Amino acid sequence: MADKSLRRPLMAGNWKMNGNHLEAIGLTQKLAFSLTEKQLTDVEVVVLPPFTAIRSVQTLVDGDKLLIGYGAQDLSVHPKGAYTGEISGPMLAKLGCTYVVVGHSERRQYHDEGDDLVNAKARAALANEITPIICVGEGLDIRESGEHVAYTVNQLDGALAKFKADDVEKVVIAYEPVWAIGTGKTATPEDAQEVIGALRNRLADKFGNTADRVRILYGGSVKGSNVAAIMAQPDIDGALVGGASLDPKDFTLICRLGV
Ligand SMILES: O=C(CO)COP(=O)(O)O
Repeated sequence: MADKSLRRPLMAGNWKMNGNHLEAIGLTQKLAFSLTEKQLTDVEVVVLPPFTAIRSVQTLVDGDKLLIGYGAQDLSVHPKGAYTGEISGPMLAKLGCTYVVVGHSERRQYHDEGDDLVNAKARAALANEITPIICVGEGLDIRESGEHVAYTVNQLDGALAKFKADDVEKVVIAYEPVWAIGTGKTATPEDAQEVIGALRNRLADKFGNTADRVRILYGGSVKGSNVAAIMAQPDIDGALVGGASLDPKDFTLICRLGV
């Protein structure tokens, strides 16, 4: 098994559709000022506000030289043009975004996004030097059928179709079992490790040693009270945090314990 120290832990707060731009400033400030420089060096901390708050977060982070990264929750596959309501990779890059979530289960579920589109979005992110956080994860029916490992590995294959090792090195994967999102039901650390270990093995089969450098996060009801046990697993490199990332106290704790 590869040395986990090859991978810097990443704690990413997916705010989903919460917070206006003023609230976003308050939340980012509280987070940044509750963590020491060392903590923010040991663990990479990233916030993912709604599109409407990114400019405000950028101004704050740049102005105060905060050691916090930020990004978006989705992007268009197109760089520009007549796509009403869409936001492009170049627009996000211009705002200094370094991360973008693609293939979140809420987009798969409510916007019918499939693996091909997720693949195209991940490519669009990379084309703009933005790191895609590619989400995979099974629903409850698949978990109960016992097919969860095969299902998520298949989603990973779809999301990374035609990728070369050079590109894979630049992505982050997030395993988020749908049944654990916003439900308070966390996968046990062993459940999360089972799938994340299988995802890393799949990366190793396809891309060799690159798999040792790809960060794979867990997401689904992560809190300050359960993050340490999750991070103790050999293949889990961080968390994609929803609800708890809106609580600066709890998210600070998550980031502190995220080593
Ligand atoms: O979907 C998630 C992060 O992307 C997880 O959400 P919760 O942490 O609220 O379960």
